[in-house]
Amino acid sequence: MTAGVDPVKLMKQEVGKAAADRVQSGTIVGLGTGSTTAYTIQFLGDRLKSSELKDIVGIPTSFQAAVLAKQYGIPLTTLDAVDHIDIAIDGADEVDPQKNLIKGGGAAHTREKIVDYLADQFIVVVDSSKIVDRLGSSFAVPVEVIPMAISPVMRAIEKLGGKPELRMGVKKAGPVITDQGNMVVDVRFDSIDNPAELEKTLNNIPGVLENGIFVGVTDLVLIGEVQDGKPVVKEM
Ligand SMILES: O=C[C@H](O)[C@H](O)[C@H](O)COP(=O)(O)O
Repeated sequence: MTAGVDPVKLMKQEVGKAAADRVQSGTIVGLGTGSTTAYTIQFLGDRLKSSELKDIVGIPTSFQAAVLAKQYGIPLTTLDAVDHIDIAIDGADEVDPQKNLIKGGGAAHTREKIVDYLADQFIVVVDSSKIVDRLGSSFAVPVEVIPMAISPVMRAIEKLGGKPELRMGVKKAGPVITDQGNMVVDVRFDSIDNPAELEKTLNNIPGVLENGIFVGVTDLVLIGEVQDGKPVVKEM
């Protein structure tokens, strides 16, 4: 491995590129959010620039994805203008053996869920640190909440046995505000035995817009690993 280069960065680059290489000309592509899909967007831009890839159009899952797509020359469209998405590529904060996910580390899970669920093929790109035996082992479940409902939603979550914490901004006083103008509550659970049920239960609390549990939607996970000092990509 190149001396001094962060191995996690190398894994993210490798897996981001592997996903970009799977995109075909003439397709509508869901563009995920986060540091791993940032590489996918960059490599898609490189492929367009070299004319190896033609006529793709992107649907961004966040303001960040839209900014990156513009920076790397990927034309964008909206869900009002298309009737399907061919492929979506997105990151994740945790992936379990059934390919269920926790997402929303970047507070983008609501738009991501809309786009990723609509795609004919949904590919998840992660480095190997994101693979867990059980969801919730290392990451709290992000829940997007309409601001006026923060207090009752946090009380309702406590009644479910969760430990909610309002996500605070970095380099910004006060809470994180999502692309929709809402807030995020990160919820720790001692154990998530049934992710599908928890996803529904959380979304049923009045004031909750969407939570970051994704169940039964992932087609393929590309995992970046370091082997013998070199980054490799495995499939799950
Ligand atoms: O809200 C953010 C998203 O769900 C990201 O896809 C997720 O947090 C993974 O991001 P990263 O690739 O930066 O670890």
